[in-house]
Amino acid sequence: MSGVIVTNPPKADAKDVESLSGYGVATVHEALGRSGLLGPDLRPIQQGVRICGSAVTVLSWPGDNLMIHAAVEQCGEGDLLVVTTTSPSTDGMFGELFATALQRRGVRGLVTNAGVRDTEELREMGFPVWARAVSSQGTVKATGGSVNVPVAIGGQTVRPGDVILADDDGVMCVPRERSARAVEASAARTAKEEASRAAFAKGELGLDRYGLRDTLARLGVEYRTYEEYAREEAGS
Ligand SMILES: O=C([O-])CC(=O)C(=O)O
Ligand SMILES: [Mg+2]
Repeated sequence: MSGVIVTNPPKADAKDVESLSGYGVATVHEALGRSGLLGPDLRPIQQGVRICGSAVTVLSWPGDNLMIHAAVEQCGEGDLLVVTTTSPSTDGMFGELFATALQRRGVRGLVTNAGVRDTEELREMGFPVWARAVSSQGTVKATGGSVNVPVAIGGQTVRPGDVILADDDGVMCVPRERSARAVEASAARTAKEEASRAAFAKGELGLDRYGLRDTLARLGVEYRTYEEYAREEAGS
């Protein structure tokens, strides 16, 4: 397989990336009309870590990490490596040695639909990883591929320079030209959720707050309110 390595692709505004790091994946995903999620299969190897960065993408041959070595050179401060393979593979193509080299360059983490290994060391060194598999299976460095081309991963297209946000709930991609919109919409959603949280803490029900009694009636769902039930029980 031949390939191409693209140097210094366009990126999202760095201020937007910093702002987005203040929001969770669920919030930004909802704020962008429930888009951008890389699905439930990419799991964090750690807990309680949220990262946000600019995608450097890698398209590798399965069982071959040559192009990850090539990608390290293209990575810099604030980047986040996104690795996929040309056909499905769970081989452990990434571990603590790659993480050491990437951490030295200011890279914030790795997202891959292939496999990783050395997970204890990765957690210890604080290099965050989201992967489809954990596997000790070793790989070779023998086949060409591409760096910084659009890749398909987790049902999404990720282009170099797009914003990747990852936390305990998963991974999402914000297209680089939508980063400002994502910040604005996430702030609005957070304010809305703060108001709902305060109302729920005081006992208001979602059924009333969101006007869902009308929805239940429209759907023909028969029910009694809790007050009706309590009155009937008291009367019986
Ligand atoms: O070297 C490899 O093939 C992957 C690995 O275990 C590491 O990066 O530490
Ligand atoms: Mg290793």
